[in-house]
Amino acid sequence: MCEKLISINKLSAGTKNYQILHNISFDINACEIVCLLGSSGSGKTMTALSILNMLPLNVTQTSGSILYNNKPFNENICGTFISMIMQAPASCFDSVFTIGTQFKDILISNHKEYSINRVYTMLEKVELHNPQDILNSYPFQLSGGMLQRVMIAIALSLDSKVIIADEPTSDLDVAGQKEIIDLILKLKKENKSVLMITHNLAVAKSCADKIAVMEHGRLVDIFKKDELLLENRHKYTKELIAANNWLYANKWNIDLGENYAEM
Ligand SMILES: Nc1ncnc2c1ncn2[C@@H]1O[C@H](COP(=O)(O)OP(=O)(O)OP(=O)(O)O)[C@@H](O)[C@H]1O
Repeated sequence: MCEKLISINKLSAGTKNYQILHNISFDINACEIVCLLGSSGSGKTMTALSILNMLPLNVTQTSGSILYNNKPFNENICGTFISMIMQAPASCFDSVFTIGTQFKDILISNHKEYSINRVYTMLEKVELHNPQDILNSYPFQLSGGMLQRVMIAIALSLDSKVIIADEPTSDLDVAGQKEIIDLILKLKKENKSVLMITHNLAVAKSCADKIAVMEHGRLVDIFKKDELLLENRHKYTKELIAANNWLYANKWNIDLGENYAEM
């Protein structure tokens, strides 16, 4: 039986006026890549922010629980147990400090050992083979893909067990997407678990062990990757599959609309 690192149980959250998340339950096990898949606004980021205990001020958890190694949240969870790779890494770095300064500050503020050799090793692990130049650069001097890799190197240096990656491929071209997917797979080999948020079924298919599908704030389907094409998939999952492969639109009788039919 796999070790449960994070267990989300009947989580609901919302503002004073409306509910955003409804009764979400799923687990993240050791050395597992879970992809949270769904369209824009379906609640993927809110789920991740709930796990990080970082919901916006106007949003609160209204019911349910989240356990980390069977324990409730405490102040040491973020950084040491979980770290996050953001969708737009440029906005996470301060443009007036070098990458090296910020890398060091993050390690020290999370009470992690800092040594330049270890930082070099982590940068090498994410295929940044000129670590000295990277550390001397300012964020605006690096591409989006390079900044994503620096964030992954920071997450590795923090030695967190779980890494949450919020759409890490969405701002990248196809080659950049593949590089980040390869790195996510490498994280699993380093005994990390990953919660990867994406709206891209192909990305989920290429790296997930388990896919959880969200629609309108609800988790409507959850399954192992090799169960993707089973007949008992939820209607919304089938629509996502059909939109990627019209053969399944025919098989499941899903109307993809006039524009798609013309292709
Ligand atoms: N600060 C906020 N206050 C109130 N509602 C919010 C807030 N932030 C997001 N929402 C709403 O919560 C819902 C879920 O948003 P969320 O960002 O989790 O979606 P998502 O699936 O991550 O979308 P995307 O793929 O576009 O990032 C949306 O309807 C959104 O409008």
